[in-house]
Amino acid sequence: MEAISIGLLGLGTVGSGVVKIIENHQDKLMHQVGCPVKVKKILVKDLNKERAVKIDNEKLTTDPDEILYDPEIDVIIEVMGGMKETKNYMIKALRNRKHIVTANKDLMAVHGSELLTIASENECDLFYEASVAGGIPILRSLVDGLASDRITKMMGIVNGTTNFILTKMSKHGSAYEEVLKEAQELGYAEADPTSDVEGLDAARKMAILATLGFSMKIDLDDVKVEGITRITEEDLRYGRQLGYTMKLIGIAHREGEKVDVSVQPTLLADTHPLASVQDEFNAVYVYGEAVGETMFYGPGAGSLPTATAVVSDLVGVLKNMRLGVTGKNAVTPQYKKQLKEPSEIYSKYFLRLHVRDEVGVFANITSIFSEHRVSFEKILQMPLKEKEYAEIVLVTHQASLQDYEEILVKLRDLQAVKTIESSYRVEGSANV
Ligand SMILES: NC(=O)C1=CN([C@@H]2O[C@H](COP(=O)(O)OP(=O)(O)OC[C@H]3O[C@@H](n4cnc5c(N)ncnc54)[C@H](OP(=O)(O)O)[C@@H]3O)[C@@H](O)[C@H]2O)C=CC1
Ligand SMILES: N[C@@H](CC=O)C(=O)O
Ligand code: NA
Repeated sequence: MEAISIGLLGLGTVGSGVVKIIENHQDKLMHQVGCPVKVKKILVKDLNKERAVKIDNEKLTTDPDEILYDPEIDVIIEVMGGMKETKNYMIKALRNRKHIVTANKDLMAVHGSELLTIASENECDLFYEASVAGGIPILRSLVDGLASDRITKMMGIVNGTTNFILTKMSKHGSAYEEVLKEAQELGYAEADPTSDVEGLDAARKMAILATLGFSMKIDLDDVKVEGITRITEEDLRYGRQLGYTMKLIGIAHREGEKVDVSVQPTLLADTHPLASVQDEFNAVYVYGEAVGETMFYGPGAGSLPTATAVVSDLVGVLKNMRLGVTGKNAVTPQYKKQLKEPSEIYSKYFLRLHVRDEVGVFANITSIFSEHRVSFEKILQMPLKEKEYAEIVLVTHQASLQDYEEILVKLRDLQAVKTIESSYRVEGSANV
């Protein structure tokens, strides 16, 4: 039986995992797709670089056209990352009737619908399971496993690097810079880790999840984003003291026809199942009207876990080729996008303030919250080293984003408030 030839764009962390899985699981692939699968050519930047996998040097090239225009190559695996140049390669490949498997969330979050349209016009498959939550088959679960349900909420830890950093900082008191370096060395971080730590990588994944889960085209700009760079040791300590764990959480919520999508550092009640997701692991909670609660857990980054999702997508393409149904799988969004107003988005909040330690200040602060009908779940007041100031830490009950933002403005205007040290979303109720 003739082998299927594939081309790879990229041979870094994920690409080398893909080569290893294709080589080591050849018998499984043969069994599933009925023929051998071979990697014919691989695009790299540097031909002389040492590789994490043994590879015949003749297979490497720096000329993309050797892959994009090779008539023997049926499927291209894009694991090089990047945007503009990569998008052009993908469009060329699709127009040359080559199916694509990609791990590139940057591209899929921004240009996914355009690329999927070009793919279906050319009767090609374009699969991207590895782009969200690495090795967890979450996209397939939303599109196939939960196809009959109406999804109302998705909540998850979808960035391995930041979860790794927050775990090490919270559990071992490690320094931020040191752990970020470790995450880079382990291959979890993006080429530019700013997108991990500033929450953009997670926002891209939430845009993809929301688009598929709600069948509504959610753009990256629709996702409210905040990263982990402003989290301090004090915040982690207070969080622990109050029974919470700090996580970078993505939430996509639908109420009626309206949705909101956000990625923010969040204090999760220690009892919440997502609070125990450690290191580079990811987890996504999916709530469906009929199914109820489901949770998907697994490695969100790293070479072999991510490559597993890529090669499983490859198997999907090869099965579709055999059945002659390529390019027929993509489902276009069913609903028109409707985003919630800030007055319709509700959460609990943690707030840490430095205030003048004077009679009446506490009452002034609480009255601002009362004006907006926001009450407190917890309040602590502690003396500070500077004797004339005190630290107030509070957790509110549910408040609308609009009320909370107006409260923050009023607090900033209050003379007795020296600084708003930090403010985080809170999920769940702590037992402490
Ligand atoms: N790492 C992870 O855990 C995960 C990564 N992803 C996504 O997978 C993709 C790849 O990530 P990863 O493997 O970590 O990245 P790496 O930086 O480890 O690898 C990138 C590879 O692409 C090659 N490359 C990059 N730019 C070019 C170019 N302009 N021309 C030719 N070759 C190029 C590099 O060549 P050379 O080796 O010669 O420098 C390298 O082999 C990204 O989109 C990433 O977001 C998705 C899920 C998890
Ligand atoms: N940098 C990403 C890699 C996987 O998508 C992460 O840390 O999750
Ligand atoms: Na996945």
